[in-house]
Amino acid sequence: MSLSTPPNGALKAESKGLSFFYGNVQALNAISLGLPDRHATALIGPSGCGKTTYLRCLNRMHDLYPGNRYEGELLLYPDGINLVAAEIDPIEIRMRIGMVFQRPNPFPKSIYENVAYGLRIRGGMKRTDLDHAVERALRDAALWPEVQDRLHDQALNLSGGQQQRLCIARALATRPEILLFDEPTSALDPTATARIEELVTDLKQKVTIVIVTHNMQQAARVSDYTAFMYEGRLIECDRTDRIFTNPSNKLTEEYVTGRFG
Ligand SMILES: Nc1ncnc2c1ncn2[C@@H]1O[C@H](COP(=O)(O)OP(=O)(O)OP(=O)(O)O)[C@@H](O)[C@H]1O
Repeated sequence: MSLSTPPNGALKAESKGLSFFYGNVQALNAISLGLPDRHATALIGPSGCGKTTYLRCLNRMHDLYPGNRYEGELLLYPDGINLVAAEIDPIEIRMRIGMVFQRPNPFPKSIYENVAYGLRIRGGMKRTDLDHAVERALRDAALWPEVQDRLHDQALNLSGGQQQRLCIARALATRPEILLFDEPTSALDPTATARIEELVTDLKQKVTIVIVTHNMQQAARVSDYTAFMYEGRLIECDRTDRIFTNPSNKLTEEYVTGRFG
């Protein structure tokens, strides 16, 4: 059986017939997919199949460019709001749904100011509360012990792996409900990669995770569910162990066994 919604408890978000267009180019075709609450879902598939496009729908990153268009629904639970509805404020959504990119991209500011950034935009926090929130986010991102004595140093002086954990802390500071990772380790060495994978595994106790990866082993290590996409469509989504050992669809099997892509 091919599943678009994994057979378990609560969903944190769910797309229903979600399509996406870059101007005249249709990149997603009627994707219906459930994202289980406080679990990690990996998006896999060959280059150009729409993984990043799907991820970016979730925090309305596409709104930054003119001519882009959504169709269908992308519901956030428990409220049930449609994230891609025109009346939804993308800035507020990006506080609730954080994103970590392929390359670490700290702002050219201090470590402290990077983490405090979203909280300052949101406003209304006393300095001591801000300090606590920054510390909490850095602890959650497993970076605190390395930076606690140099919070006001330039973030760009950190190593690549530390910068990526700082970006995770920046995303965590606003206490998001979902954290999106777009190939978060592709620019990192194996040691830094292992630390990020450990972190993702820890974080999913608290926050729903969606991760795009080209690395099958990584998907198998960190995710509970895996969705296989092909040419803008969802082919199947199931428990990660099933996708890698006994997928329902022939195309999925060919992809995970390395026969194409
Ligand atoms: N800004 C854009 N304008 C027009 N078409 C785009 C744009 N960005 C992506 N596309 C197209 O949309 C489709 C999906 O691209 P997307 O980047 O989501 O795929 P992907 O699965 O993430 O690929 P990769 O694994 O290479 O990152 C591709 O055909 C791509 O060429």
